[in-house]
Amino acid sequence: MKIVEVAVGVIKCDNKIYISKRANELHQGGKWEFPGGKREANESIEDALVRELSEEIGIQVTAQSPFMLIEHDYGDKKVRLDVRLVEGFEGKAHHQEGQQSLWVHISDLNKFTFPDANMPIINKLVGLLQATINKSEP
Ligand SMILES: Nc1nc2c([nH]c(=O)n2[C@@H]2O[C@H](COP(=O)(O)OP(=O)(O)OP(=O)(O)O)[C@@H](O)[C@H]2O)c(=O)[nH]1
Ligand SMILES: [Mg+2]
Repeated sequence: MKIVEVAVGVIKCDNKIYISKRANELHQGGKWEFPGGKREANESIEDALVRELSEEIGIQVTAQSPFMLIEHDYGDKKVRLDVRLVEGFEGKAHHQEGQQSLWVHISDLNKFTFPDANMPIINKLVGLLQATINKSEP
């Protein structure tokens, strides 16, 4: 089975992350996701992320860095998520028509249902937040 390469953006502002709900008819529909999409031929993963976030939520990414690489087999589909941390962007993130989106504090991310492949992303974000809290405590 061909592996689908996906650019995924963890858009972070203070300790909040922007998430969107996938339309019901899509693969893994009805679950929450980090915005992003499939890399096109002849496109770098950075360019794919810039394009997807512009198309999907109307922001212009100005700062992105690698966060983690995840390979997951859903049985009906194999994906490679190239997850990138977005800490700089211009414009105001807005959802597409008919799609819900929101800024969620990292400590509340576990209240939402994400595709199975996303678990390591949530765990890493929660771990990083905990490490910052521990450092700031006397
Ligand atoms: N965008 C996104 N896709 C994810 C996440 N987690 C995850 O398993 N995926 C999977 O990655 C695959 C590609 O994502 P996508 O459907 O957003 O691709 P796309 O925007 O190019 O859409 P299209 O080609 O259907 O128009 C889907 O099979 C989806 O289930 C996530 O957090 N964000
Ligand atoms: Mg998409």
